[in-house]
Amino acid sequence: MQNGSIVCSVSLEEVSGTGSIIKKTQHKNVTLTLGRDEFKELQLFLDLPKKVMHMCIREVVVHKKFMKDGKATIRLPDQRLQLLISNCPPDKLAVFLKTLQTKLEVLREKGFVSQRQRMLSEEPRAFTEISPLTIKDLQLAQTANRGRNEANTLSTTLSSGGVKRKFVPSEGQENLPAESAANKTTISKKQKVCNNISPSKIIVQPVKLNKEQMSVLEAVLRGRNIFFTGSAGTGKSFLLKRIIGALPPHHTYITASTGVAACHIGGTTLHAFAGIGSGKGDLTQCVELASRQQVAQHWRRCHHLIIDEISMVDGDYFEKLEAVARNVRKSDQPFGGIQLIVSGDFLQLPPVAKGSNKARFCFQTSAWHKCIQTTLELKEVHRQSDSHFIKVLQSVRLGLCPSYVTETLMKTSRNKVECNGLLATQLCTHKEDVESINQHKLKGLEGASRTFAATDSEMVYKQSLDKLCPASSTIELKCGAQVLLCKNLDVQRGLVNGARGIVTGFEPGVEGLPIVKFACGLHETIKLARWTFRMGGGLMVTRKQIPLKLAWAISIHKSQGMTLDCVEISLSKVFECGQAYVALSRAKSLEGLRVVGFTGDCVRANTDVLRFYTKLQLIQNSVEPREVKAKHENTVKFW
Ligand SMILES: Nc1ncnc2c1ncn2[C@@H]1O[C@H](COP(=O)(O)OP(=O)(O)OP(=O)(O)O)[C@@H](O)[C@H]1O
Ligand SMILES: [Mg+2]
Repeated sequence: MQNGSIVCSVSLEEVSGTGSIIKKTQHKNVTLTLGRDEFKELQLFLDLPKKVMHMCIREVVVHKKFMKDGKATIRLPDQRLQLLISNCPPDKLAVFLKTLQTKLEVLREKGFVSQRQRMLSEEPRAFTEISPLTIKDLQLAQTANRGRNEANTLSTTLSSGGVKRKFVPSEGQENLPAESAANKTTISKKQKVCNNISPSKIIVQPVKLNKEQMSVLEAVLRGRNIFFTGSAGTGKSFLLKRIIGALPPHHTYITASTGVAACHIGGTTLHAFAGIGSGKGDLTQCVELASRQQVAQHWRRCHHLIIDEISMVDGDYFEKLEAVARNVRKSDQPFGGIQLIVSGDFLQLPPVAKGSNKARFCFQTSAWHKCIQTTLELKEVHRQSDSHFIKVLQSVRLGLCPSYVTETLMKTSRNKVECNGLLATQLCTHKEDVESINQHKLKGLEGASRTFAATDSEMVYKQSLDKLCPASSTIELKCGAQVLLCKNLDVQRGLVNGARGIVTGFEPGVEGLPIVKFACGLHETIKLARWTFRMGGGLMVTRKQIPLKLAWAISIHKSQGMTLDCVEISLSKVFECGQAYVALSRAKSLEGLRVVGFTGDCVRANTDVLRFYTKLQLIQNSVEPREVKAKHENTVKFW
């Protein structure tokens, strides 16, 4: 499938001159192709079961507010048609629409063939799929647009009929790969109408998957049930976001073991998706719960299930889910035929223990070995760039504490970690410590406080929202409070999830929104943000709240998955394998890290996990070429 084609659902609407809908037909799983006719003009080709439609494109209005959800509308006013696209992989949709808009802009600049020329032509009808978008196309569209703005200015003063511009193409014609067009370019929200496209506003972001990550993406697109692992900061969650963009939204469910981790990838918890409560009931009870109409509907619709931070998923629960999936979907295939895309690092935090019993890891279940066909490992660390620090972290991950690890980490206790006047975030092993540090620091500040209460769309889901949503139901703030942004507000400007700042004041008026000075230098009024979650029954539930959290301290469990600029860690009360590693690996650099209470005892790795990972390593060492069939027909691949 090229950049000029998408597979999606289309609702085709014929509209009257006044805009009302005359006829509407729905088509699932159809191919929409962008191409050129015999005159090199743009055509949309819709391959329907009973007929094929060719739509000439000269005028187009594109609505892409919900592109992230795989939805967009293409209006063809001159043909009184509109196509409501849904269930399209968001990245593919982005490339498709961008190609359409840019190619049309270029064509408009060259000029269309007249109706007379068309009628007199003896060319046979033709349709060829559009060539990929090139840098040259983007430049042409940019120049055309700039020229049009100039022409508009001229025509108002000189009343000239039209101004023809010359374009001098740059050297070479570089193809933009699908991936880059989809993910490297973002277009200003206001660019909805093709006529108004302004490529000068296109921001090129250098976010490219590396070779390891590409291999994972390819395996996913080949339909493999995959587990990909790798140490902290190797870009597992980053890659998941790209995988999500490449899969059809209707059939893809995004989950993680915890609410915070789920929020990083725009999903929900695995528990909320599964709808079987804690999963402690017997199989019959769990199947009954999952067979409730709305829950079962999701189980049946799910073709691809994404699970991040798998290390914290209880093995018994995973095994139960596998059986439930087969039952509800009435399929004997592993996990009822759902493609599993599982990510995480078992050397980070384990599942929460049940009383005195240690919980099993997922890989210790038969369901795991039945389902997972491919295991891949990401090795390149992106979060840290200092090779010595990376080496220290790798040792801690494996539960090793040679003298250079102790020396390096002990030395950080002398660091005065502060960024732009902000104190370091304190990572604590225990929730109670977090709460008491934050409240103590807040009380210590002078001046009146303001409390912001969340508005939940369904009050009965308050408890679930408290677990899922990074913003709490109430937050008390004061001038001088140290806070952390818990939502991406403007990635380009650095207002990202995890960005830290200090409250410097409140807007006047009833709402009294907080004003925050961020470590990156920005000074912003923080408006209410909205989070929407899909509950087990399929109900969409929303919380509106100020996207801030007190950030003098956070728990290590909540920090799993985060990247932090400056962090202070107290390791004297470590109680879990992987806990010290999770905490330490949040830091981007040794300079931004201060460790107190460090002893060799803090460094602990689970022996079962080590054995599991060692088995994979042994395979790596003994096998050439680098892909092998392992036990249970699983493919294990290393780089
Ligand atoms: N290919 C890449 N190029 C550049 N930066 C990348 C790439 N992949 C990931 N990153 C960056 O590396 C950082 C860590 O990525 P991410 O949080 O996805 O790691 P992770 O493996 O999920 O870590 P953890 O195990 O702690 O959850 C992020 O800032 C991310 O943007
Ligand atoms: Mg992650």
